[in-house]
Amino acid sequence: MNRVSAYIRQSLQDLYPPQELKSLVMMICCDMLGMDALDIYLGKDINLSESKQHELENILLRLRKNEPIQYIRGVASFLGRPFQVAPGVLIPRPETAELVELIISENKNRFIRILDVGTGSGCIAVSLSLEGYKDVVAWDISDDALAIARTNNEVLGANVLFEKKDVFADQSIGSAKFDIIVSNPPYVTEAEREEMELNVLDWEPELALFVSDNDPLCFYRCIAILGRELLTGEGQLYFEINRAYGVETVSMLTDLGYRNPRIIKDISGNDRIVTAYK
Ligand SMILES: C[S@@+](CC[C@H](N)C(=O)[O-])C[C@H]1O[C@@H](n2cnc3c(N)ncnc32)[C@H](O)[C@@H]1O
Repeated sequence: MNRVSAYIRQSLQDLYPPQELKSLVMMICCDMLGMDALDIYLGKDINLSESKQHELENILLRLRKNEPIQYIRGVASFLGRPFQVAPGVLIPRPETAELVELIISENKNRFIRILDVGTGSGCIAVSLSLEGYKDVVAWDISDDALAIARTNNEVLGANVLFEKKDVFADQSIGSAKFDIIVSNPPYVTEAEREEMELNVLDWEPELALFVSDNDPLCFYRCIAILGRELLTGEGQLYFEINRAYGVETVSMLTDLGYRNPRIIKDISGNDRIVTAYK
């Protein structure tokens, strides 16, 4: 076995399960230290320069403090594209990629207007813009998130208009109409806090994650009420949801007058997306 990869394994094996450890080793060696994947598979021995050794020690130290590898690298892959991330912005998740893929598969007309509420890194809005949707607007309350989303927009060559808005407070919503409103809002209840992994809890922004136990649907209800004003006649909502609240979300949308609500499961079989027509 290659000495560097063996050293990484040994340093982290008490903290990470074997499969995750395997991908961490490859990511650190190849993407971060610039080693050749084939050399590692072949067990070829490689001596790291002093500066690379220093870099490796720093990476291992941060991983041992549960910092997500995406923050250490500064990059997370989303639908095959590298999105910049940093503490202050949620790391895009595979479930959210499923939401974007659903929107693309169901909406062939690229001239529709789309609003992304709670854009975070911009992963949803930027991906849709890069898929050819001409008119994409994205809101977030967080300056940190908006700064990163704007950088991703520029670096990846997308064309999203970002606006700082608090979805609950901002009355200057304007008269713009949208054919789709998409949102992956905060949806983890305080009661679920205890079940969360430390690398999420200690590092990812609370503002992006949590919602009160008393009203776990507050973001969805607020966006759906706004949608009555902002959506065009046949406009559609696309929500990523907490898997525990599919039925409640559908019932709330029905009460607000939305038509044909659907719950769509994610790749793990959990209720994950709700969509409905105005
Ligand atoms: C779960 S994260 C989703 C980020 C990104 N869309 C994604 O899917 O990775 C929720 C986002 O909503 C934003 N947010 C929280 N409260 C908000 C509010 N009142 N108004 C607007 N955005 C808000 C957070 O800053 C965060 O970026």
